[in-house]
Order: sequence, then C-alpha cells, then structure tokens
Amino acid sequence: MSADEAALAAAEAAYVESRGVVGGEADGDDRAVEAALRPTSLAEVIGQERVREQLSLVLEAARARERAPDHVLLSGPPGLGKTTLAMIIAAEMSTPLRLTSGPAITHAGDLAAILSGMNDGDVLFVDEIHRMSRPAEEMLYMAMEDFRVDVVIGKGPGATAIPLEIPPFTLVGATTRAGLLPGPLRDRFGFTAHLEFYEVGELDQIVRRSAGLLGVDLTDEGAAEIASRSRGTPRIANRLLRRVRDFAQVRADGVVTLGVAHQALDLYEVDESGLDRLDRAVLDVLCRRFAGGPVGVSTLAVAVGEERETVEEVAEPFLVRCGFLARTPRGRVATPAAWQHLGLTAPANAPFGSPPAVSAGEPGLFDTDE
Ligand SMILES: Nc1ncnc2c1ncn2[C@@H]1O[C@H](COP(=O)(O)OP(=O)(O)OP(=O)(O)O)[C@@H](O)[C@H]1O
Repeated sequence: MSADEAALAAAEAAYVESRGVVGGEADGDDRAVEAALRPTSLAEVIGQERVREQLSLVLEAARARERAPDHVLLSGPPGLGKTTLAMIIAAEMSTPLRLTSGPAITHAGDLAAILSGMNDGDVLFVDEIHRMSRPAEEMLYMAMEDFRVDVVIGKGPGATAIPLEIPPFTLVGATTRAGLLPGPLRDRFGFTAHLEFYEVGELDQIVRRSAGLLGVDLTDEGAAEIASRSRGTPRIANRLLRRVRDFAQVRADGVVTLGVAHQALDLYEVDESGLDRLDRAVLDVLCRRFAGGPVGVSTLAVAVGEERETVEEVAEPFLVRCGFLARTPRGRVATPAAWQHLGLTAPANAPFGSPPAVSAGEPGLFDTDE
C-alpha cells in the first residue's frame, strides 16, 4: 500500500468508526444496526421522490456515457439520508466509495493525500463539507473542475507548486448548512439536492421495513405511532423502533402495539408531535424566559446549555417545520401553536412573527443574531 493509499485508508477508518457506516449485524449495537438498515439502491429508498428521480437520471446518463457522474451536493438536516444516498450513488455506479468528513481535512495536504489515493471513477463522500478548512476548500475547487491539484512544497518565496493529476472522480458533498458553502464551491456541483423532512406515511413505511429486517413484531397502529413521533426523520424512526422494541420485550409480550409504543415513547420523553427534550427546552425557554422572543439563536443556545450549531441545525429546522418557531429579522419568535403546545397562555403583547422567511434546514437570512 502506498503512502497516499494509507492516508486515505486511515481517514476512511476514522470516519467509519465515528459513524458506523458499513455493514454490520442487524442485531448488534446501535451503529451497526443503523448501517444494516440502510437502503442499498435507489429503488429501495422510501420518500424523497423528486431527488430520487433526478438522481436516477443523472446516474443513468453517466452510465450510458461511461463517465463518472457530475459532482453531487446533498443538503438537509441530520438523519434524512445523505450518507445513505452517497453510498447508493457509488453502488449504482458499481464503484468504490471513499469516505471522509470536512473536520478531518484540516490542511490542504490532507486533501491532496486523499485525492491522490483515488482511482478512476471512485466516489468521494465528504460529510459536513462546510467544515473543511479554507486552503483545502480552494484545492478542492481545482480538483473538482480540472481533476488536478497543485501541491505546494516549501514556504515563502522558495515555495514551489507541483501539479498533480487526479483520476476523474465524483465528489458527493453533504451539508446541513448549504448556505455556509462559499459560492465557488457550491457552483462546482453539477447536481444539488435539498432533502426534506419525511411525511408520516413515508416514515410508517420505513418503520415497517426496518421492523421486517430486525424481526420486530409490530401492529399497524404501533408502526403509525412510532412514525408520527419520529420528527420527520428516518434515523429517529429507526432509533425509536429499537427503543420501543426493548420496551415490548422487557415490559410486554414482545409485540409492538399502539399501547406499548405509546408507553415506551412517553418513557423516552418523545411527545405526540415528536418533539424531544431539546426541542421542548428551546420552546420552553423562548416562551417562559424570553416572553416568546424575539431572541437570538446564540442566546437560546446558552439558555438551554447546548451548542449554537445544535440548536440551529437540529432543533430549529423541525420547530420551524412544525410551525412552532418563526425566524424574523429581529430573532427567533414562538408562534401561537408553540404556546398552545406547552399549555401556556401567550402574553397580550407576545410577538408572533410572520411565517418563516426561509425554509427549514436552510440557513437563516437573518442570522445576524444578537
Ligand atoms: N429514504 C430512506 N428510506 C429508508 N431508510 C432511510 C432513508 N433515509 C435514511 N434512512 C435510514 O436513516 C438512517 C440515517 O440515514 P443517513 O445516515 O444516511 O442520514 P444523514 O442525512 O447522512 O445523517 P447525518 O447528516 O447525521 O450524517 C440510515 O440508517 C438509514 O437506514
């Protein structure tokens, strides 16, 4: 194995270890189970119909031309299937998938090592691509467009750039914040898709499929209950299914009925709208401590003891989508539905804000914050 291949293998192993992205026993630990539940072809993917159709066209055309498909950018909140789609793109092109993530590429040299270890037609998946370092990002522009990078040797006036040819490859970038990508990088993706939260009916199908693979006995009502509390997110649907299965095994006769699902999800503090502890904490702080807002997202994050990114990328998109939170030029505002959901009465002067100015999952137009 060459040094470049070793660098690529090490980057990949770190990513796989952190995310549990390959195979695994359907009954092993949670990460292995998640990997085992991933659809492996576009035909198996449930929901995201438009993205599926568009992507299938891109891949079919590339296959017909016997060329690597255009670079693909997938954006959307966590757990909606970006990694799954990247794996499917490689599988549908019958080519290996190389995996890494933005935070792992701290220097341009890291990227050069990864790129030079690739073979013709490989698919390179870069998760959290918005978190890559600026010099690496600039190197990526050239690699994406010209399949070439300049490796700089030395420093200062004596530095020399050595051009390095890279075999044609397809970059699949995933991001929860497409708006944070610099324009020149975004423009180099030939196909971009924003993944939307799933409808309850689609999650219902996902829960049934996963139950079949895991050998979980569940009724129609049990599946529907899990689906309706899954925050529009397949990863959460699968996770709740596993927790409800535990409950059914230990506290019932093993069958996931409506009653079992209900009791288990109450125990795990997932409410009827699918809000979890963090979602409710954000709404609670917004209403009780800040009288419904407007309040900046950083302040909200400090108040709930979380990172700003977690509030902004995980809790907020779903709260906006449910109509509980609105983004306004002056900050985040609780809607009447939020007050009602918490069983509180809004003060007469509560600012309700207008409907969200930007779609859920997209970065705010008004992220200036406090
Ligand atoms: N369309 C789908 N149909 C069935 N299962 C799905 C679908 N999308 C995702 N899943 C399941 O949800 C889980 C999470 O998906 P995945 O890891 O691809 O999400 P992600 O968007 O990459 O998340 P993150 O942003 O956190 O990396 C997978 O285990 C997969 O089984």
